[in-house]
Amino acid sequence: MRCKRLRERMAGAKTPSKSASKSKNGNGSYYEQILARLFNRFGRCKSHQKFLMLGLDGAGKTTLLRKLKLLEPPSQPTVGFNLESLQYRQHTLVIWDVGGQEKIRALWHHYFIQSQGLIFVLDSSDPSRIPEARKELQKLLHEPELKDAKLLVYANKQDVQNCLSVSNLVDMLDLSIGEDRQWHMQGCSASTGKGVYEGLDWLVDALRPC
Ligand SMILES: Nc1nc2c(ncn2[C@@H]2O[C@H](COP(=O)(O)OP(=O)(O)OP(=O)(O)O)[C@@H](O)[C@H]2O)c(=O)[nH]1
Ligand SMILES: [Mg+2]
Repeated sequence: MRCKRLRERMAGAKTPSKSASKSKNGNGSYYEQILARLFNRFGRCKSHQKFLMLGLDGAGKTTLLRKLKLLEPPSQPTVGFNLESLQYRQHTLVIWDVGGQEKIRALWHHYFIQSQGLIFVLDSSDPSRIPEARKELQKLLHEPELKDAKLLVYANKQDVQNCLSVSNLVDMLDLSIGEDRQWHMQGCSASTGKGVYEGLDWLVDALRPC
């Protein structure tokens, strides 16, 4: 199975070298070479659709991804990335979950290529970090490589009492991002699973038929 081969190749790429992780624009770093090879190979798999899952550290990205795969929540923050392939409504969704810690954000750009969708995860239970999340999201929306990517924002941790509502978050994020961009914000709880598939449904509906 293609994804199995992809996963086997990932094993060698999971830990970037120190020099690579410091280089924001490094040409031909070990890290970039491995990713470029994977993306090129992946690009030939027309039945697969690539989605990039980003967001601040602790937002719940990995918990959400693992929920979709019916796996236990993660035991630690992501250093590097996680890759999962998911069969959903006759689509094969390949989801890249990249760590959100500040140092790792400098590596996000390595993962932009050929992303049909950007899944941005917010922690709705922590109003103090919404301005930081908004800044990161706005930066992503100005990235040329992501200009055609559909945007799904998960307002995660809706199970937490007094969390921010979807309508509050839409206002706070100021999602005035160009009329061409298709976007949707979905309230969810990665812990309970509520809302998670509704978000995926929007994404799949927004995709061109493959
Ligand atoms: N109450 C609640 N807690 C959640 C939810 N989703 C995630 N968490 C918790 O939030 C913490 C961070 O979750 P992660 O999935 O590791 O967050 P992440 O976005 O992958 O973080 P990085 O890997 O550092 O980028 C964990 O303690 C999770 O149990 C949710 O929907 N509700
Ligand atoms: Mg994680």
